[in-house]
Amino acid sequence: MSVNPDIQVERDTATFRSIDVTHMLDGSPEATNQRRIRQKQIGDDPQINRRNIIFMSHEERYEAAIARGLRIEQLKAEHDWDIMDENNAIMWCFSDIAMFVHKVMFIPAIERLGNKEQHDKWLPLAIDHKILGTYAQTELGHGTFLRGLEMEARYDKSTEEFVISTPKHSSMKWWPGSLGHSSSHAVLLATLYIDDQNCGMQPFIVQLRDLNTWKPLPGVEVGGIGPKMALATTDNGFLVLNNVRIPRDQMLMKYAQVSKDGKFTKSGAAKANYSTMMLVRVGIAHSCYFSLAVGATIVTRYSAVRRQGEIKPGAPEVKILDYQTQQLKVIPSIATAYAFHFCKEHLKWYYIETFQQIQQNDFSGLPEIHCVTSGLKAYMSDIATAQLETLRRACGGNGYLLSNGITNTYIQTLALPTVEGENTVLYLQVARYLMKCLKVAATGEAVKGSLSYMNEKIKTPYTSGLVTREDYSNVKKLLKLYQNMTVRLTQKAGDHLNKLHVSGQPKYEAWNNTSVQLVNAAKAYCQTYVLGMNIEGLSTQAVDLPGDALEVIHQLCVFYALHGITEQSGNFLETGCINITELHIIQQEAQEMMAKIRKNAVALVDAFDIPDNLLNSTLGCYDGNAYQHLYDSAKSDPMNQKQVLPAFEKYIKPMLQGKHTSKL
Ligand SMILES: CCCCCCCC/C=C\CCCCCCCCCCCCC/C=C/C(=O)SCCNC(=O)CCNC(=O)[C@H](O)C(C)(C)COP(=O)(O)OP(=O)(O)OC[C@H]1O[C@@H](n2cnc3c(N)ncnc32)[C@H](O)[C@@H]1OP(=O)(O)O
Ligand SMILES: Cc1cc2nc3c(=O)[nH]c(=O)nc-3n(C[C@H](O)[C@H](O)[C@H](O)COP(=O)(O)OP(=O)(O)OC[C@H]3O[C@@H](n4cnc5c(N)ncnc54)[C@H](O)[C@@H]3O)c2cc1C
Repeated sequence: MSVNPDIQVERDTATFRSIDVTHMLDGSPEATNQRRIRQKQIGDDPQINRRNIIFMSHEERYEAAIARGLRIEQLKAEHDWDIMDENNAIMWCFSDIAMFVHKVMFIPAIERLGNKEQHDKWLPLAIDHKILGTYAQTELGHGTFLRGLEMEARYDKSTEEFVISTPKHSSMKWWPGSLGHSSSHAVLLATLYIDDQNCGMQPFIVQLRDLNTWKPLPGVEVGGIGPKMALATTDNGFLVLNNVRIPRDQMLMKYAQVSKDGKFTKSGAAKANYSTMMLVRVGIAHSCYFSLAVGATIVTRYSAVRRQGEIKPGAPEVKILDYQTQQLKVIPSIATAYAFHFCKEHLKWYYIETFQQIQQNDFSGLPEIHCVTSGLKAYMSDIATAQLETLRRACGGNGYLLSNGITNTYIQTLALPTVEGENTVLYLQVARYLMKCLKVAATGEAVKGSLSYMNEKIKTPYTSGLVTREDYSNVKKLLKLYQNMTVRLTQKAGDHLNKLHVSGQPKYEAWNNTSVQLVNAAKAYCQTYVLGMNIEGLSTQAVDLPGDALEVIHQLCVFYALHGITEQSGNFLETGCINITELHIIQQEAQEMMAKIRKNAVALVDAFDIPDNLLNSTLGCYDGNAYQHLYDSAKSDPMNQKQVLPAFEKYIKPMLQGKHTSKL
């Protein structure tokens, strides 16, 4: 099929070469080649390809997802994939892989929480798929408040075993992925009791099913929790354990130990047992980038080939991308996807570095990385889901079809603000850290790390620094506005907290009564962080780009900063970081920048280089022939394979013959 001329002209008139930017996103031309090879291995594979997924039943999808997981294992072995190849494969399949919790949580939990002997015993079994596991933490009664977990593991000194039980309905496990039907084992988080003394939440390896018959073991009641909005193939489950006994060495003992005679000891940081969640929060940041890049690609291409209505009366119908209001739906998502790219790359290396320190028992970096990973998981998933919904609606009626590729992406991404810590709860973790740093800065000590800008900003009076028109496209000056705003919102929240406390409210009550301001400050911190990483990316990852490409990536960053101010203008004005005149100029500048970026919109999404067989979209194919693909997809619907459906004889015909009032 030839390329739609409407999309071709976009490519021909772009001011830079997409491939240069693709190389930047991948890290190098060699990395682009390598990724393309991997994506081809996945996309061309009939067992992995998700082409017909929208026409499958729940059970068919589940089975296909198991087969997909298995096939990925074979490809990994055949082509010698490393851990990032495997992670990426999971991401490119939109987690439509049953057993992905085995990879992204069960194995990492054993790695992080087990000691050497436990690694030697369990990891080979898990890695070779001799056992399949889940991460069972959340209960019906508690998901957020982990100190409230009710499933009990009581140590029995006489047999050197833990006895695990579910005292009431609220203490059953509820939600763990792959628990329903696909796990033989669980890393199960339960509250440990030794002689009735509560020793806190600890991880245990518990076998749930017989490996030959797959039937639940005695004392184990397990099943699925029912259909969900999406992620149909991740069979989330419930679990009730009735006095199930496991040997003492099945408590994962890296950070806490129980001796044979029931002595409890702890090592490492207080919240070390929470470390698996941190890794997945980093994975979620990656996933947010990818989902947004997919959404932006589909909707930008569709907007460049769909013509409807006129701008100039009587002139030919225009591409919908030429409407300024459509640009406002599309261009921010392109700019955000690029900002998220820089941010997730930074986060990956930051995590790897800090994780190495933690492995050497240096926990000094833990508070900051907990703040950053919690905050970015929350912020990036909030923004990704909001923008995906805007993008979906920007496709008009066809935005409601499953074949468009964006609807599925959107509803799968909708899980991310909830999983691995509900977003509000995570913002409040960030706020705890902000308050601590504020205290440090107030005493005159230097705040280190991502909030070091607090040192300067807390002392100096606020001026926007926007004097000339050029200042409005100076990303460093714009970043300073964000930093000012963050510090001011943090101070305001801190002042409110103190005021309530001084007026007699206990600290915990004052905290709850300030939590709206605290969350607002936390979001500002996250937004500032993302912008900071985008700017850093310009001078590191983007620095080798040819001039024309660098200019466009720079424009995107300026637009991202300006648009963010227009979206959050209340915060910037309220804190006095800009005045109303400056806001008007910022709005104007943002619109002008948006118009410039529009010219390169298609080339910018082409640079994401997402192949059609992973994009899986009728609207967003590279060739721009959206109408043909929509028609082909409709025709392939199994319901369209028969001209008359059985429902006609059964119900419609009797109704037409006036027989519908008697029994059908
Ligand atoms: C080599 C590898 C390279 C890796 C690179 C990675 C790159 C990845 C690349 C690609 C990846 C693609 C892969 C695909 C990814 C696909 C993503 C899709 C994911 C879908 C996943 C679905 C599966 C979902 C699973 C789950 O949801 S599991 C359950 C998750 N549950 C939660 O998150 C619970 C949330 N609750 C909490 O975390 C806590 O309860 C709390 C809210 C933090 C409060 O805890 P509590 O004990 O009550 O705390 P307090 O006593 O109040 O103390 C707070 C105190 O503790 C500190 N703290 C808290 N947490 C941590 C932590 N994690 N680490 C360190 N410190 C922590 C906190 O700072 C406080 O400190 P202070 O007292 O000093 O203030
Ligand atoms: C698709 C999916 C997959 C999942 N997979 C797994 C898995 O593999 N393993 C697993 O263990 N779990 C899993 N979960 C569970 C998930 O981790 C929890 O649902 C999540 O952590 C939120 O906890 P919750 O359900 O208790 O929400 P709640 O805490 O009940 O949240 C409800 C509301 O209460 C508010 N709230 C709660 N506490 C506070 C507070 N302290 N301050 C202010 N507001 C608060 C929240 O902001 C929210 O608005 C999964 C969930 C989903 C949806």
